[in-house]
Amino acid sequence: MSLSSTKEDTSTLANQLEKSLTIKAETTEIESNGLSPKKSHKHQNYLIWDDYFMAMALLSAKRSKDPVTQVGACIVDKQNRIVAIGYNGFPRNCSDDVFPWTKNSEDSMEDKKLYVVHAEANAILNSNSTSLVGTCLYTTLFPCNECTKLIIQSGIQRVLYISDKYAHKAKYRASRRMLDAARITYSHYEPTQKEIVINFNDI
Ligand SMILES: O=c1ccn([C@H]2C[C@H](O)[C@@H](COP(=O)(O)O)O2)c(=O)[nH]1
Ligand SMILES: [Zn+2]
Repeated sequence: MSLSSTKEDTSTLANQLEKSLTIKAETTEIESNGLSPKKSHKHQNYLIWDDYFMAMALLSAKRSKDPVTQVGACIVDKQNRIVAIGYNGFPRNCSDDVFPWTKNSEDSMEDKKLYVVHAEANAILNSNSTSLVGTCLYTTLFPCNECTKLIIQSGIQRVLYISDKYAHKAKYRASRRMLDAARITYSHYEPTQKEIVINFNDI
């Protein structure tokens, strides 16, 4: 390089240097991961579909005001489109300040189970008449017998769940019995990562 090079020469040199650095960076990536340079540029820490949909169910559950069990459900079609989402809560216009979230109350009219709409039922109702035939349901809690009836009747084909804490109860055993008879597959979901942090400042 000559010290007396013109402005034009310098910019050409800078361009060449930049080009060679880019090539070097790409070569390093090829060597380290074996992918073609173009592919290697994608974000390495993205959510896989199943984690994404179950995370949506979990996020939806956070809307629930049930003090014992917050449940979320997310229904997804064959093209990986979310067609419905829901959580357990009271029906529209039945205020959380009026209706009880209590359980096993001495006053039988003050038990939440008389009033709460289950997450899966809410998701199915929220699907806005879209066909659910062949869809997959991601739910944070294994569905009860009443939700299972709706799942079967709406044509949902597959159920993935996280918790099965009530498996021993008759309602839930009835669910399995119906799901088996209707040949709807169900399995416990093991996420590929332990946690997903959502930071509202992360943009
Ligand atoms: O299929 C189901 C089963 C239950 N839920 C909801 C209903 C209640 O709000 C809670 C369960 O309360 P517990 O105090 O743990 O019995 O879960 C649902 O959304 N879907
Ligand atoms: Zn239910």
